[in-house]
Amino acid sequence: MKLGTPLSATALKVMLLGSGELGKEVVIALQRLGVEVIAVDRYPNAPAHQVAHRFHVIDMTNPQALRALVEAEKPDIIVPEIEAIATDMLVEIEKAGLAEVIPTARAAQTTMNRERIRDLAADVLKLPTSRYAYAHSEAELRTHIERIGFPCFVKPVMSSSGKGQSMLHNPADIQPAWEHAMRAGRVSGGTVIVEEFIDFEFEITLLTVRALNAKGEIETYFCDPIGHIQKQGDYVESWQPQAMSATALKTAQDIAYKVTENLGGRGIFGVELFVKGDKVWFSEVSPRPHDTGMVTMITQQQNEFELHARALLGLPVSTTLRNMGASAVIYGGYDSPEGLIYEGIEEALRIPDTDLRLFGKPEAFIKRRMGVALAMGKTVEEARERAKLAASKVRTVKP
Ligand SMILES: Nc1ncnc2c1ncn2[C@@H]1O[C@H](COP(=O)(O)OP(=O)(O)OP(=O)(O)O)[C@@H](O)[C@H]1O
Ligand SMILES: NCC(=O)N[C@@H]1O[C@H](COP(=O)([O-])[O-])[C@@H](O)[C@H]1O
Ligand SMILES: [Mg+2]
Repeated sequence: MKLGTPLSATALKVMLLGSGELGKEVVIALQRLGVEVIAVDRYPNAPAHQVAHRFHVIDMTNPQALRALVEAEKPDIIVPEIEAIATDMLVEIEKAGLAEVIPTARAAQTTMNRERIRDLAADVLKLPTSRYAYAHSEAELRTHIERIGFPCFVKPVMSSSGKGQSMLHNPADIQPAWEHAMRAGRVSGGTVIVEEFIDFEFEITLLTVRALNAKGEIETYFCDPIGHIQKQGDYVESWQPQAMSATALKTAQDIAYKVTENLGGRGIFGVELFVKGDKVWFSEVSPRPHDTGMVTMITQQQNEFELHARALLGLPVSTTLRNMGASAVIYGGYDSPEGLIYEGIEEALRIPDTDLRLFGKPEAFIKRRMGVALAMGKTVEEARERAKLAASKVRTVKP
């Protein structure tokens, strides 16, 4: 891939679809290599908008709006940053040769819908997963749960960051779970997945990179496993490396290899896995940087965003871990359409070997992720304590 000069006829142009905190770091990595970046989201002044060459605000789930923007901007490469995109149109765009989609349009299309990725993982690739079923009504959900049992999880087939997800303990939970899923489902559709509860010891994200090697062939590289804690389906803490048995690690890498190879293309993937002893279950995969992978901003020589940028440009990658580290999420704490003021930053950064990212989201919600604290440590435990302490020092204030 030829790199040129941004804002000139020789520019290599990348269009980011979704401009949150993850995209912001991808943009910074691409900017450093002199790539021209166009950031797109559904609202203005999104985090990645603030660091791109220019930005657009469109409804990315609207296929016509998406196509029109691609035809106007003529990017060489499209990088999906969220799931809620008109992915059928991405397939058309890729087929028409308008732009290359990272990692592939089919990967974006398959992973956007839990039904497609679960069928691929369990039925086609025969990977171990929780038992599951799809329901299109509350009555159907009830019938499936009789077989799957309690506890179980119900999730809209189109949702992320835990939105619309419930853990069910008894029959009285079914109706509220169905209603919660219907209210929060990202794109209307009315389908839920019910999953058996996996009583895992810990869960990991295995960042997996498909990038060109010295022979010009696609090779698969693995980062050290990232352990994390989720609350109500949303990540609150992550660390790297997560200790695990050699057998479990090998199984995890085999699973990640199979699913990413099937999805194809170049780029980073966040493969989510549940682990108990030597046993590993596939949960889901993001064909893009992963929120729990923000920890790599303080642990790896090349963080997950740099890895994505390099891989998509066809450049060499290294997944070397530099040191142990952890991340802890900073929530808005308030609903504030005017954004927030952040206090206590000095205190946070006085904690040894810590760093901070404030995403600059223009509007805050109580449970919106607004920043993340990062920390190194001699052990993972030390890093986790430091990251949590640093995050707790940051006080959000309504302007
Ligand atoms: N079958 C299950 N058994 C046990 N825990 C589960 C199961 N499904 C989900 N969870 C828990 O809920 C979390 C969120 O689930 P999942 O990853 O499917 O949701 P999501 O909305 O796609 O989240 P994100 O977009 O942040 O990855 C998991 O990381 C895990 O902690
Ligand atoms: N689990 C997926 C994930 O973390 N995605 C990240 O959150 C942003 C949306 O944030 P918002 O909901 O605050 O707008 C997305 O744009 C992406 O960066
Ligand atoms: Mg997940």
